[in-house]
Amino acid sequence: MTTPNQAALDFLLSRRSRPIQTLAAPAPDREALAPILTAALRSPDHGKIEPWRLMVLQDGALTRLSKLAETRGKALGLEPEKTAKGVDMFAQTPLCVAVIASPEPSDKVPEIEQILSAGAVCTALLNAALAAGWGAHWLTRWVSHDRTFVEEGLGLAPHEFVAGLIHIGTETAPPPERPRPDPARKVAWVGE
Ligand SMILES: Cc1cc2nc3c(=O)[nH]c(=O)nc-3n(C[C@H](O)[C@H](O)[C@H](O)COP(=O)(O)O)c2cc1C
Repeated sequence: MTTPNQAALDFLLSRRSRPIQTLAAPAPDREALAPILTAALRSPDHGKIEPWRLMVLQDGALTRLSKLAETRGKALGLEPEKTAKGVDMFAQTPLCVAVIASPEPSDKVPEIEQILSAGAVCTALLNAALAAGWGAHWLTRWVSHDRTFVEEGLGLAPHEFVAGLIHIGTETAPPPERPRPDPARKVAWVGE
């Protein structure tokens, strides 16, 4: 056994997201974000395909995307409250990192495994941001599933999709604890 990293384990046992409504400026700058992004890219990836990419959305890009969400919400005939959810996630975030799943044809690695790897990147990005002392929240909302929005707004290719929009900023209020799964209910110990 290698030397235990108790601090890392304690972090994982207590980690929790910070809702986007509680995030404010400042967001991490390039220097502060660099190790967080590097940690995210150090995620399990069968076959070293790297079937994902990241886009750091800030400033004018966030304004542009909030306007596009407004236009798309109206064009789709969404309820105003639902449209606002799409608008606000860009208008009211300090910074957002889009994790784009970009699976490639492979004889060796099934597409589902490449998609799971993109999810692992989202989790690692979220946890790295939290570990660095930032507030962070993984959202998708309807914008992530609207092809027009992701292709026009984020430039996604037809085979790509948004795995997560990870919002990162400064925490303004601690979130309430969320009920967590009981391991006794979710874990089966199989001896034979
Ligand atoms: C793929 C994915 C998409 C999610 N999208 C949303 C979303 O659009 N809106 C939302 O309220 N929570 C969403 N969540 C849930 C939150 O990110 C998160 O699970 C919840 O706030 C608790 O997080 P924590 O366990 O880090 O505290 C999503 C989670 C995942 C895994």
